[in-house]
Amino acid sequence: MTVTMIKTPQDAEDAPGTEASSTRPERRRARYRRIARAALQDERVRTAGRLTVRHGAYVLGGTRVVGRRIWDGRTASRYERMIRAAEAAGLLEEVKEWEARGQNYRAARHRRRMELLQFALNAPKAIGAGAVGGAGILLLIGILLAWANHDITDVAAPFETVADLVRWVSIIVGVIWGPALALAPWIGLAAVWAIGQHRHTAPQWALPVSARDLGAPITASIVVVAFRDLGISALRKAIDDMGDVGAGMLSPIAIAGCGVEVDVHLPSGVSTEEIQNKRRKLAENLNRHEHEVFITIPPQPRTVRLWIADSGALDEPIGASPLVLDQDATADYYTGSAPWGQNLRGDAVGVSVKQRHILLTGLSNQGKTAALRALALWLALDETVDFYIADLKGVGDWRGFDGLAEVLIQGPTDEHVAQATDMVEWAVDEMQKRIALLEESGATDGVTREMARTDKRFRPVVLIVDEAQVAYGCGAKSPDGRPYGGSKATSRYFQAVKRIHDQGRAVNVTIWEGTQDPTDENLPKRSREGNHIRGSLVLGTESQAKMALGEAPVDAGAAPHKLRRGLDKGTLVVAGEGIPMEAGQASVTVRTHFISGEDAVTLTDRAKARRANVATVHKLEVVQPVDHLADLAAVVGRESRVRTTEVIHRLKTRNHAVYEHWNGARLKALLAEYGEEPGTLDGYPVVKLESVERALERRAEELAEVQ
Ligand SMILES: Nc1ncnc2c1ncn2[C@@H]1O[C@H](COP(=O)(O)OP(=O)(O)OP(=O)(O)O)[C@@H](O)[C@H]1O
Repeated sequence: MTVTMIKTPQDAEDAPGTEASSTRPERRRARYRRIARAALQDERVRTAGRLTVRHGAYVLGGTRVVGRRIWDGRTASRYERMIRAAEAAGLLEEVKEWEARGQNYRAARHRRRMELLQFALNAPKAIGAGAVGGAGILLLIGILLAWANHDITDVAAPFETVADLVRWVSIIVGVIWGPALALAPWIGLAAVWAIGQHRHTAPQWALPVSARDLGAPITASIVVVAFRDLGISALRKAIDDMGDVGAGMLSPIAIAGCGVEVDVHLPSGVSTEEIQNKRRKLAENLNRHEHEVFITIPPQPRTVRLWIADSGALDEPIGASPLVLDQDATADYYTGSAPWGQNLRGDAVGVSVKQRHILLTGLSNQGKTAALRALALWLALDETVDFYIADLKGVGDWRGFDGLAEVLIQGPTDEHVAQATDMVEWAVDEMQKRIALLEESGATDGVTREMARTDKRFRPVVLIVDEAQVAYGCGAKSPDGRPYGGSKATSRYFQAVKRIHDQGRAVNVTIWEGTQDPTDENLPKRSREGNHIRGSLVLGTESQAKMALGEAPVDAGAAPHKLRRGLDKGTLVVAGEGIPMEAGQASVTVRTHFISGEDAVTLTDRAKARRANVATVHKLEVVQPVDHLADLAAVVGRESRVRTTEVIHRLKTRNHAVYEHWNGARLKALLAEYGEEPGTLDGYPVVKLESVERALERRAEELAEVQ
């Protein structure tokens, strides 16, 4: 099928302006943002930020602790909590004991409340009796004084003394009340701060290093004991039998980023798989959470490599993307690599996307679009690269590419899937043309950097389909009866992607797909495996991880299913080429820099300013599909054999625009789609009538299957 993209006048008008046309307030805002970002990279600013977070968290945490204490003191919630904990631990005796204590507490509280009620009822009488009694005593003292001093006025002396006392007390209270009232909130604040500080209620990364819970430092004996206590009897026995009590199993423990790394050579009878299956137990034996221990398989046989994070270190955010910080950042499709994030050791990770098909998967809302977009934002800085984007979610994540991408389709409907399919099929056609051109040119090293930069016909084409599961799962059919979605031989989207996977790389036509939740329906096996770089954010199960990354990396320790949903947003396990790995390493865990939507627009504006204006096409206009096979049948007619050169000549005469660049290889590729190939006659390649007839029959059968 031939698809022509027509830029409508509407599209041309829609092309957004460049940075040069942005208004003064916008430029000012952009300048402030740049200053803020630069400040964020400054260690002094970060320290100040940490201090602010730490002390704010102390106050909040302390308030929470005090509130909880008050709540616990006034309700039975403490007993309820203990009962639940004992129940969860299966300690029935303790459950009973806490129930009894709770019962006693409630009875005592009831008693106190009743007494208080009774007191309130009796209070007026008691106060009256107290006042009369007190006055009587004062009167008695006054009479005794008057009698002793023979002075009748002394009867009033005790009353005057009490009145003076009350006056003085009220004067003193009056003096200190104001300052005490002003100081009270500060004293309260200091008190809750002190409690928060004592309880270390700030996040680990904001605490002073001395107060961080780094877990016990990882020593050789801790690692050996952790392995010995894994519950693998062969391992325990082997360690017990070792003269050096297991230390010989370990490589030196090396500091690696915010953790340590150690290789453990397993004794005979213990497999690396057994250790991988016990990751949680191993982490707990090492006094870490499961997500803080990574197990990979290095090239050495029967060895596991552990990377053990400092406790809490993985929760500390990584810095902003160098792309955002460095306004002069450049990109080169051939020689550069996209600054994507950091590996677990804290080293910067760059990805070379040159002639690579990419697949990123992950559960919803975990950072898939952001990770895919981060690569495109870098590559957009190379003005020789053309983008063709279909965002099948269509909520504006790729809006910044309007005016930069040649095509930008945004939306989730069948209509959008049809458009995306047309876009990919257009790229298949473009790819075929390039293959023919390359063959004609006699090039010996494929499309070189020089050719890509100087010859427009070889500019890198990057197709991006975000939320590709929408296309694979689409049930709609195109006018010729073929489905857009699915994974059949007639499925248009799948077949087009497959052909680009097969042949696009060499002629600079690549496709990057982002999909949710890989299953066979969402992402056919053949489509998964056609990619050079496969990355996965958190996934639900190991089988999904295998679909996302392939069996081998998961068997070697890649574990996106062990990432924490919601907490490890933007963390990808990546397998394949284009990303630095040690020899034998099957995957790398990358914590990607997050580039927000707003920053993405700043970056695309920057890229647009470096390129010629592009009038992005939002809707492809499909020219009447060309049926290559029918045309072939027509030009062969009833002749049993026609020379290939003659067939091409006839095709060009029939439809010059479509067949202008066709050659023997292209004709061969058409026959191969239906399992046929050209024959030879007297040493010359020919197209046989029987081949054409068989191809027509096969296609009719396939179409009948999907009707
Ligand atoms: N590298 C990152 N670091 C921290 N947070 C991130 C990162 N990437 C994404 N997020 C957070 O995750 C949210 C979702 O990101 P994104 O839209 O890319 O997810 P998604 O997987 O494409 O979602 P969906 O599949 O539902 O479209 C972002 O709004 C952001 O808050």
